[in-house]
Amino acid sequence: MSQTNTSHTAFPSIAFIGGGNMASAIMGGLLRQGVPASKIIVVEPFEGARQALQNNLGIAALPVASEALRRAGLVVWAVKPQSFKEAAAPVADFTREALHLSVAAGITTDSVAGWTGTRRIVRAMPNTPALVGKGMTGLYARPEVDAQGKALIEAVIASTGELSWVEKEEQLDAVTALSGSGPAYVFLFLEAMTQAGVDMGLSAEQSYKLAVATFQGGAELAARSTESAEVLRQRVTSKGGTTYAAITHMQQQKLPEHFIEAMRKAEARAKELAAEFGK
Ligand SMILES: NC(=O)C1=CN([C@@H]2O[C@H](COP(=O)(O)OP(=O)(O)OC[C@H]3O[C@@H](n4cnc5c(N)ncnc54)[C@H](O)[C@@H]3O)[C@@H](O)[C@H]2O)C=CC1
Ligand SMILES: O=C(O)[C@@H]1CCC=N1
Repeated sequence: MSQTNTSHTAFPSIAFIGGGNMASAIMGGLLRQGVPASKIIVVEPFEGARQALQNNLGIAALPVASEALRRAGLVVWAVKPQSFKEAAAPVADFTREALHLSVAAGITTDSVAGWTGTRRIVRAMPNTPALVGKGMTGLYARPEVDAQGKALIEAVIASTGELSWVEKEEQLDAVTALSGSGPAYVFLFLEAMTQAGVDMGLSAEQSYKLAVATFQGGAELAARSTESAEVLRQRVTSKGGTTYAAITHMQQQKLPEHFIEAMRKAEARAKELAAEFGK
């Protein structure tokens, strides 16, 4: 992964099309990095979302596309895959000279190129921990994006956490299934672990605290260790002990296999979204 040398003073104006969760996470990262709100333009048709942007980030969003978008050197597409084509129609004429960054799940850069009239496109798959600067974003750049363009994208995304480039665009569907949707898997496990703690006599509050700290600690240990996850797991699992009882049950129930199958469903859905909403 290359390091970026783009300081925030070198940032162009950045337009966000869609001002919901993911756009807010990226805007929050930019503001934390010292990018002035005056460099951020947002098109957001939903009044409630515009109010939230004003209240939470101090950013005044436009309800519809306007000439103001011509200022943008970078356009970030943060609308749902279902709304992308419709959102692009009124914006495209103002943004043909800009670099484009799409975070929409599934939607290919060929589709984005067709709707925006430019091929300078990077496609990204971020995740919601970006809200707290702990995001993980997979990125794919079309060949038309030069090194300077990639450095700018890295600087924007680095404000939300870590990033990793993929060589083939289709690999972003795997990134989507893994780290894009992944926080939801973590939260599902947190819910189940918390429920089990309550069933065994702990309070919901204490049980949740234990579960969250266990995820944080386990992830930090894995990140800092040179050992594989398998070895780290074996170190917790004394033969005939408590962990052994739990893990053996999970393996007998084919939990890992089911989990892998579930992630393949997410990957397949990313491809379906492209087919359904990319035309
Ligand atoms: N939430 C997540 O965990 C992740 C989401 N994504 C992708 O990010 C994109 C946005 O997702 P969220 O931020 O979660 O959704 P969201 O619903 O919070 O935000 C989308 C925003 O777009 C606005 N919008 C609708 N039509 C529009 C139009 N014609 N022009 C401009 N804005 C319009 C909506 O009012 C809404 O505020 C999606 O494509 C999703 O696939 C990617 C990675 C993770
Ligand atoms: O569920 C979704 O479609 C989006 C993409 C990854 C996370 N949320």
